[in-house]
Order: sequence, then structure tokens, then C-alpha cells
Amino acid sequence: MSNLIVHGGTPLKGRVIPSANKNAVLPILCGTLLSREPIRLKGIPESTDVRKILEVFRKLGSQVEVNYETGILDVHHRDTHFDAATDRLPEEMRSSIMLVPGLMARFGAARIEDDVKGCTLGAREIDPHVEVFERFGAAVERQPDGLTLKVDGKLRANKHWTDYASVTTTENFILCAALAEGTSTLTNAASEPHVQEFTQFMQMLGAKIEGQGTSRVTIHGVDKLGGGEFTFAEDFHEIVTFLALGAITGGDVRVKNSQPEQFPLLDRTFAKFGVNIVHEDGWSRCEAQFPLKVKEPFTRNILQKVEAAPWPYLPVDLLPIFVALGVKAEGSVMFWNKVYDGAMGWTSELAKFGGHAFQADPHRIITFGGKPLTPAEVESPYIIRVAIALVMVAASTPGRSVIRNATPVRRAHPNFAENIRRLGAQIEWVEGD
Ligand SMILES: CC(=O)N[C@H]1[C@@H](OP(=O)(O)OP(=O)(O)OC[C@H]2O[C@@H](n3ccc(=O)[nH]c3=O)[C@H](O)[C@@H]2O)O[C@H](CO)[C@@H](O)[C@@H]1O
Ligand SMILES: C=C(OP(=O)(O)O)C(=O)O
Repeated sequence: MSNLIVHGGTPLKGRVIPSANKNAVLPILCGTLLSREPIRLKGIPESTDVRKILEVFRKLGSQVEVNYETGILDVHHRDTHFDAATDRLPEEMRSSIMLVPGLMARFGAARIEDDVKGCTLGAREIDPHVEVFERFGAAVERQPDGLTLKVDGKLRANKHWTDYASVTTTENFILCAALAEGTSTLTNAASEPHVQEFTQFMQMLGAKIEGQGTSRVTIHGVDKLGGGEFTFAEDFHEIVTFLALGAITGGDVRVKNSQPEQFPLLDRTFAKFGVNIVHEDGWSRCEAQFPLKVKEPFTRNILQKVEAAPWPYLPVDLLPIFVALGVKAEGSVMFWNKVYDGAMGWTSELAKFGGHAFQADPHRIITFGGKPLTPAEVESPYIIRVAIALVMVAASTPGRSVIRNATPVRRAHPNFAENIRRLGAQIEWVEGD
């Protein structure tokens, strides 16, 4: 277990170049398995999830050359082999499940390990995925330590309408359909920026995809996919994180951002806490009046609110970042997680700082911000941006705080501590028990 020690109270100032979005990088890595040609990926982050997938590729005999200094990954799945009886896929990460289409398309067999749940946000169903695989022709069997899948011949194109817009189910559908026989259509498709980035990568390989970014995606199966070069975009989660760190510490942070068109709702959400985000010349910057104040709604007797749901709503993974702003800003805000049923149970950790947040039900919490905060030793759940939210509160509070079990940060943000140290924070990783 790794802990983060933070000496807070310094306004963070300076510039950050964010790394790539884990949720685009991982499906793209899984997508490379569908091609037998050389592929170069630029901007690969040195995160623990990436390392796990590359380790599996090496074990399966693929050529993998990675230089995390330059951010260049060369991967070539030419002599790749797979045996569902002996080979195992990574656990404790959701993206493992997106290795299935590549394995089924190439070897007619795949596995889903028991623990592909990822962050502990509540139920992380695999049924929508299994349903997609079955529709493409897979026979699924339960084994003592996971599921095995078998396909006879090519995957079969189909039309499918999912219960809800699921990010990785949409990506799995596209991965299966890319080499399937015929045309497939998915209705109620997810359209998050990372789903769109993944789709662009698949198109670069030669996949025929229409309707990307909308709720209905059509894929015309092709015989094979090629290789090529792809550069990752900056991670909007990191951009928001560093801007919020600037705002909560009363600093002045600028973050490189080539896609400000994704930000209007994020900007409006920052504005609810009195933080103005300015996008200029490829950079985004936070401008905040300190102390932060929650913007009062014009409607009488309602709380200011932040609602997270599938895109184009506010992305649910960012909710904890705004909860941290809610604890700091004077006023009350209701946070509504419309996706997960177990992602909001960490208000007790905020209380250790003196922060006042009330869990109303599994989906909603209310912050009563602006209370005096003191440094604290807190325990993060296995949720990436809850660990970061706790760091935010610590960084804004003079004195020494400890964020225990901050390890999940490394799943997505490899340079997190280094980046905020460069902005003037005193923060270090310490191995704990
Ligand atoms: C590797 C990856 O890309 N992980 C992301 C992906 O996970 P993932 O693809 O697993 O998330 P889903 O979009 O499937 O949603 C997760 C869970 O939320 C529930 N649900 C979701 C939507 C809905 O309208 N109704 C509903 O009930 C379901 O229990 C579902 O299992 O998308 C999530 C939602 O943006 C993010 O938190 C994860 O970081
Ligand atoms: C929940 C996340 O990831 P995963 O789906 O891999 O658990 C996340 O990135 O915040």
C-alpha cells in the first residue's frame, strides 16, 4: 500500500502538461490485439494498468517496446499465442474485459477473470458484456476462477440495444464488430471523450465506424485491420484535476488543453464554486476569488447541485474533485451520482479534516462548505479520484496530512505527485502497511 504525505497550505502555481486518458489508452491497447501489423502509440503513460496489459502482451508472445521517457510504445502482435486453459488476464482493472474481442477474433477463445471490477464504486456488472459477446456468437461457460468464451469461426454481426450507455460495453461492441461478418449497430452507445478517442484509433486501423459520438453506432465489419501511428490526446480528468488543485489552494494553474470544446459543462460546474476557467491558446487556466463561494441558485429554497451521469452529463469519475471544492467553498451543494450505487461512502474521511459532508443516500451527498479545516490522516477507498480529492483537501489545509492507500492514483496518473510538486506542493509517496 502506498500513502501520500502532503504538507498543505501553499497556493499552487505554474503549468502542467497532462498525460493521456487511462480510459482511452486501455481500450486502445486492447484494440491493438485485433491487428497483426506494427502499431506505434505516442504519449503512453507509465501507469500500473498500462504495465499490466503490456505484461500480458509480452507473456502472449507479442513484441512490445516501450520508452516511458519519450512516451513511445511499439507493439506488434504477429507471433501472439493464447491458451484459455493456462493464460490469465489482469485483475483489479475494468479494462481487462476489453482483451476478450481480440482474443476471440484471433484464437476463437477468451477468458474473463473473476475480478474485473476496477474501482470500488458499487456494482460493476459484467452481464452487459457477456450479452454482447453472446450476440456476436460466443458460447460462455462459468469456470471456478472466471468465465471462458468460445467462438466457432468468425464473429457474427448483430443489432443490439443496451439497457444503459456503458463505456466499456460500447467499446467491446465496437471491438467485436470491427472484424465481424456483416454490419452491426449499437443503440444506447456511450459517447464519452475517451470512447470517441478510442473510435478514432480504430478508424486509423481501418475499422469502418459511423455515428461515433452519438447514441447509435454502426460498424461495417472488415476482413482485417492494419497498423499505423496514433498520438493520445490530453486527459480531461487530469486537466480538471490540476485546475481544481489551483482553485482549492488559491493559486494560479495553467494546464495544456487541445480540446476546450469538451469543456462547456465542466466550466459551468467550476463556476458553481466561484471558479472561472479560461481557455486560451491551447491552455486552460483557473481564476478564482479566494475564499471560494458557492454560487446561489435564483430558485428559492433549492440547493446548488452537481449531477453526474453518462456523457454529455458531467463525467461521474470527476465528481469527487468537485466534492473537494464543495467542502472548501462557503455554501451548500448537493452532489448526485446517477451512475454508481457505492461511490459516495467516504464522507467520514472528509470529516477527519473538519469538512462537513452529509451522505443523504447511496447516490447523493450534500456538502456544507467553508468550515475551518485541519490536517488529518485519512484512508482512501480504492477509487482513483477520491484519493485525489483527499489530496486536494490536504493541499489546501496548512500542516501535514496523510492520505493512506492512495495507490489507485497510480492506475491513471503516473506523474501526479511530480506534477503538483512542480506547482509548489510538498507531497511525497511513502510505502506503508
Ligand atoms: C476503463 C473505463 O473506461 N472505466 C470507466 C467506465 O467503466 P464501465 O464501462 O465499467 O462503466 P459503465 O459505463 O458500464 O457503468 C458502470 C456501472 O454503472 C451502472 N450504470 C451506469 C450507467 C447507467 O446509466 N446506469 C447504470 O446503472 C451499472 O451498474 C454499470 O455497471 O465508465 C465508467 C462510467 O463513466 C467510469 O467510471 C470508469 O472509469
Ligand atoms: C473507475 C475508474 O476506472 P476503472 O473503471 O478501471 O475502475 C476510473 O478511472 O476512475
